[in-house]
Order: sequence, then structure tokens, then C-alpha cells
Amino acid sequence: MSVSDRRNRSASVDVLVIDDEEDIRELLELSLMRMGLGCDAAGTVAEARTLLEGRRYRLCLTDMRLPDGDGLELVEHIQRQCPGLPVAVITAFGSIETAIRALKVGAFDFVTKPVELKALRELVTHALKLQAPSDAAQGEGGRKLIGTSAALAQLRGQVEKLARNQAPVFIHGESGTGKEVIARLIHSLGARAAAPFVPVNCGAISPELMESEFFGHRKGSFTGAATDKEGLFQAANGGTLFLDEVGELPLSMQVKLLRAIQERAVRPVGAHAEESVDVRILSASHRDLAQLVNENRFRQDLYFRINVITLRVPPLRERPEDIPDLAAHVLGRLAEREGGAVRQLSPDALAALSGHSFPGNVRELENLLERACALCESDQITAADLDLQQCEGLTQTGLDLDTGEDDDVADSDDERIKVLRALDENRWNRSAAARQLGMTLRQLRYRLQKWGMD
Ligand SMILES: Nc1ncnc2c1ncn2[C@@H]1O[C@H](COP(=O)(O)OP(=O)(O)OP(=O)(O)O)[C@@H](O)[C@H]1O
Repeated sequence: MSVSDRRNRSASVDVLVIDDEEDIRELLELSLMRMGLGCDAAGTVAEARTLLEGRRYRLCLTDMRLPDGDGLELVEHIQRQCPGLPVAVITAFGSIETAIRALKVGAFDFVTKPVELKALRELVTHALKLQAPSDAAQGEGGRKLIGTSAALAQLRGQVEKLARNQAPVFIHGESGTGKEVIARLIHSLGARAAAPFVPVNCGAISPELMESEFFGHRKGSFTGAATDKEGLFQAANGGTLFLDEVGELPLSMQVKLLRAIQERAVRPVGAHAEESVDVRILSASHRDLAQLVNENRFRQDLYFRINVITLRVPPLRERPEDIPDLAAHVLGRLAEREGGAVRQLSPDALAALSGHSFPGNVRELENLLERACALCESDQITAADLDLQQCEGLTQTGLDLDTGEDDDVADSDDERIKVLRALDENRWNRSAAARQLGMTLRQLRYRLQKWGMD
């Protein structure tokens, strides 16, 4: 039976395939039909445009080099004319720069030639799971990223767009600004929503265990490896791996990570063979990765690979108009957790919050409100209950929140008090305390060791 006969028998036409080589076109069509999908095919940009006018597809798969234009042009055309239609590009083997350019202009994903059936299947499966943009807009993207500032509105739009493709995204912002919230949203609004979102704090894993944590290990591969264990990549298979504080990765691990991302495969410690993994990589840091690259502390090749798209999350002090909504959201959540009425902020409390610099950003706002709720006996929180002067004092005399472990940090009592207070407030959960202090777990551990408290 010819391809066109099979095509005519398909109940619906889901995919538009564009390639000027007839053999490749037919191969792709056959592979897609075996997945139960109907296809249209075009050999040029002009033919593709005509077909796109006449029908609504669920996925478009285009070669990069076409006789009358290129795949990038089609990606841009589709963004404008058929928003919501995922378009994936087929790139020549080894031309990763082209694939990255396509992702930057809005391609959903890419596959390399010769197209492997497995990679094609994964791509198609993810693409067909995407919601229509209007559904997505009313979903979590609209609900969970609280704030009415122009900056947040722009971020929300970017998140919704990025949820619809597979590009690696680097989220840059100070500690507590909501980088993980954003990563979770990109995942939960996208095609991988039903699969796991696996967050990992790269600064919190000890360097000796890193390879096993990321890639898993086989029983007996090292002392303490009592059973086979899957790694974070395998746990995130089909979903998203969120590399938080990615700037903390040691250089030796950066090489291995780059290889895993490039090959889409990992080799557990002690195993002979690689296992293929299908994972979207999102990453975040409060550090300037480009500067780390300049200082030879971060590999440039990994930087380009994970930083296809950068999202900047502004600190809360740059968007004080978000404070009332965020505060109301936090107070609502606290009331739900503790029971009782939702507490309100008095006008003087709101004014005090709007004038506060929030070095710990939204996390600091949450902690402030939680403390105020615990201390305040009425339904209204006043400026006095917030006790912001004390907080300002602490941040002025406290740590340089951005210091590395090698920095010459004043070993002052103030610093120790601040760390102890954070540990106490977080029930000695060191990760949570480190987050509150705006430092990495490694930096916190370093200080505790220095003070003989680890
Ligand atoms: N726009 C927002 N809407 C709702 N909650 C937010 C928002 N931004 C931050 N938060 C809340 O603030 C807290 C800190 O957010 P999150 O953990 O995402 O920050 P982060 O930038 O990843 O911090 P870190 O760099 O320390 O890991 C979380 O409890 C989160 O729910």
C-alpha cells in the first residue's frame, strides 16, 4: 500500500511533515502512521504555508534546509499564524547551534538526522500532550505565580510560552524570588506534566556522591552501595530535572552532566551499559553564570547547553506592587494551615512592607508574616507586629549573603546568631535554613564546620 493510500485511510490528519527529500518524507510519514497518526507532507516552505492555511495540525515537523527557505522561517511563521501549534525541527547530526537557534525562536524541540524512531516517538508523544494555549493560560500559570507587577505579567507570559516547548531554561534571580515556583509551572503547564518534576539542589550533594546521585549505581559498585539505586535522571525520566543552584556543580561533574544531556543517556556507577533517558533540563542560580564562565568556574559548553533561554526573576524590592497580593496569598495559606480567620494587614503594616528592602525576597515575606501571625493576637497585623526594624538591623549586621565558602567572611557573633536563628526557625532543617539565609547548603555546612557545630 502506498503512503498516500495509507494517508487517505487515516481518520484525521495530525502532523505536517516538511522535507524536500522524498525518501525522508516517506520514512517519517510511515513512522508516524505506525503511531496511528495521519500526516500531510510538503517539500517546500510555500507548500507548507498553503497546507497550514487549510488545516489545523497538532504537530509540525520540518527539515531545516528547504529549497525556498529554511526551517527557522517556518518556526517564526507558525508562531505568528498558528500560535499553539508545536513545531519541531530536524537538524543535521552535530549541528547543535542550529537546533539551539530554532529553540530560541520558539521551536518545540528538535531531532537529529538520521531520525531515530525512539527519539521521534518521544517527541511526538510530548507534543500531542500539550494543552491548547487558552486552557494553559487559565490553568496554573495564571493562578500560582502571584503578583500584578508588569514584570510578573511578562514572566507569566514567558512561562506559558516556555511550557509549550522543550528548550532548556536557565532561571536567574536572587534567593527566594520564586525560581523553583517558576520551574514547577513550566513543567506543570507543559507536555511532561504527568511525569515527575525532580528538583535537586546542586549545592547540597556531596561531591563524592554526585555521580551516583545523578546517574544511579549498581549494587557493590562502591562501599555502601548495598543495592541497585536509580539516579535523579532516571527518576525524572519522561519529566523534568530541575538543577537548582547549578553554579555550585564541581567542574568534574559538569563534564559528566554535559555528556548526559548531549547523549540523552546515563551510565550508572558500576554499570557497563548506558541507559537512555528523556529529561527536560531546567536550571537556576542566584549567581551570574556568565561571570562564573569567565572565571573558569563553569564550563562554557555546559553554559550554552543549559542556557538556551534565560528568565530573569526580579527581586521583590524592584516590584513592590506585588507585595499586597503575595501577602494576602501567604496569609490565606497560613489561615488554612492553622485554622481560623484570614488575618488582614493594617494600612501601616502594608506601608511598612512596601518600604522594606526584602533581601530574602518572597521567602522573607513569608517568614515575616508567619512570625507576625504567631505573635499577633488580633485579626489585624500592624506594623509593630511585623517588627521590621529588627529585621533591617539583622540584615545590615548580618552576612554578605552572596559570599562563597572561600571568602574571608568576618567570623562575628552577629553572623553566628543569624545562622543559629535561621536554624532554629527552620527546626534545624539545614537546607531550609540555608535557603532563608540566601546561601547554599555547602556554604552553611562550611560555616558550621568552622564553628565545630556540624
Ligand atoms: N510569585 C510568587 N507567587 C507565589 N509564591 C511565590 C512567588 N514567588 C515566590 N513564592 C514563594 O516564595 C518561596 C520561595 O520561592 P522559591 O523556592 O521558588 O524561590 P527560589 O528563588 O527558588 O529560592 P532559592 O534560590 O533560595 O532556592 C516559596 O515558598 C514560594 O512558594
